[in-house]
Amino acid sequence: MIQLEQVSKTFRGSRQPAVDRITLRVKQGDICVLVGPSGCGKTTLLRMINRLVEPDDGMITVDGRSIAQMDPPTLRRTIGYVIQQVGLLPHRTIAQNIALVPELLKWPREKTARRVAALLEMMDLDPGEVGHKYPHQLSGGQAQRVGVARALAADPPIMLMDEPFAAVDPIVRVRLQDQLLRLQQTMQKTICFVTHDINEAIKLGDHLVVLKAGRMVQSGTPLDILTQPENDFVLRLLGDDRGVKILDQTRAETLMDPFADAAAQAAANGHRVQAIDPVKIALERMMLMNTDEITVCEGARPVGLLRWNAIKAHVHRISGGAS
Ligand SMILES: Nc1ncnc2c1ncn2[C@@H]1O[C@H](COP(=O)(O)OP(=O)(O)OP(=O)(O)O)[C@@H](O)[C@H]1O
Repeated sequence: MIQLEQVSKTFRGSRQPAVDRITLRVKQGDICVLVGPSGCGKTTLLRMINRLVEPDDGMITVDGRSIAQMDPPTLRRTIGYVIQQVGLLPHRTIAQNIALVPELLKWPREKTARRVAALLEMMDLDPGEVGHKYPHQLSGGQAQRVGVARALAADPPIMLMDEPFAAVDPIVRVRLQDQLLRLQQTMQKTICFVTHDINEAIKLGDHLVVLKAGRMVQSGTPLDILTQPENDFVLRLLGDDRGVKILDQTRAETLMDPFADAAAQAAANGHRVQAIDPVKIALERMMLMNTDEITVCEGARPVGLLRWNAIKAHVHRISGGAS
């Protein structure tokens, strides 16, 4: 677990703190997204966790140990770091770039080669084809994947990701986000992810931290923040389609009427969604099928009925609660 306790930083020559008394816990295996407008202190906060920036005040601990007591290069070897500019070394091949930290750790050559190949495959890149290339020979999306592979090379428990997908086009960006979520299901890294894109934050985050001018404005799950925005600033950040985003974050099972008995279950209609599907998907399917109710299933087993009226009532409740 990463813990920040009343952490502050004011850069020399600046009157305003870049980060102002932030207290924050990032649970093991969670993706915590720092989100907010340009200049709100996201990058500074992130770079304090691997000691690229030193706080003026407060304390940061990793698994209960104060990082101020750790040797920065040793600390950084346990923390993967991915940035927007990727930062691959231009005169080294992709394989050599990914092997940087294993080489520093003096891994045997065979082990490093196996790890590099496994990482490239994990990132959907062909080791035989890409490993020998140089960074300028890759597309933006491929380079970003190599950046992620390099950060994962020594299997660090923590990953810091600073706008890692901001420089690629929207289609590639969605693919990279999906890939990260897929990988995270097995990797279970503790990830701090910086973005100014609220949609990316909601999609990736188990936990969001909304920042404004160095201060934490709100923190919570995407659904907490969507349904109970703290103030107008958060409400504006969430955008006009907040209702749609809520339906995208709400599982069908949470709004369904569970089947009371086997008879009701047997009479379930043919239009189906999975219990863990977002209500937004159920709604789209209902509109497509021109029906006002849809069966909710766990695998093949029908477990309840989701009604148009229940969705409408939910949206009404939420909009009534807004600002
Ligand atoms: N090395 C530095 N020296 C002086 N001021 C700095 C330095 N780094 C950042 N700042 C200032 O600290 C504030 C926070 O910057 P930071 O880069 O953390 O914000 P950010 O939210 O990551 O912004 P962006 O989304 O534009 O990257 C800004 O006002 C910035 O100008």
